[in-house]
Amino acid sequence: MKHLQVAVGIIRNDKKEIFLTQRASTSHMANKWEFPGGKIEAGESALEGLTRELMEETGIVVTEALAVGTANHTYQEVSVILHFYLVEQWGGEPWGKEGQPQRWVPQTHLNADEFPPANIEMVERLVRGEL
Ligand SMILES: Nc1nc2c([nH]c(=O)n2[C@@H]2O[C@H](COP(=O)(O)OP(=O)(O)OP(=O)(O)O)[C@@H](O)[C@H]2O)c(=O)[nH]1
Ligand SMILES: [Mg+2]
Repeated sequence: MKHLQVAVGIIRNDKKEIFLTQRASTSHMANKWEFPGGKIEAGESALEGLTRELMEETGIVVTEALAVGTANHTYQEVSVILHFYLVEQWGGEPWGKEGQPQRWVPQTHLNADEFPPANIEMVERLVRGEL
């Protein structure tokens, strides 16, 4: 069983919309919608991993990020610890830089069923307006 530490960015604009991307049809959790992010590499802090992944996947430069919690989940093939960051300050404009479909969704309209199971609790917190 592989254990992954994953940094994910909840990118939120001033209209309280959140930037989502869709996972590739060939990837783990294929076609699910996600918060952009990825595996934290050896020697990197979670925040450094977040900053690198958001540049790679969305083209933004993170200038401020607030740690808002973690989630542990064991899938059949891999176990993950997600490190969630709320990102409200950045440079540039996020886009699906790796060719992923993207959309902005009002925070209160997020649908937990569209996300990997590890995200359910965080999505519900966002929908309830706790963040
Ligand atoms: N990015 C991201 N990954 C998530 C989320 N929820 C969740 O369970 N994961 C899981 O976290 C794991 C690692 O994320 P990832 O696939 O984005 O990692 P990565 O960008 O480094 O992938 P790569 O190997 O293609 O470079 C995957 O098993 C993925 O299914 C989420 O909201 N965002
Ligand atoms: Mg990724």
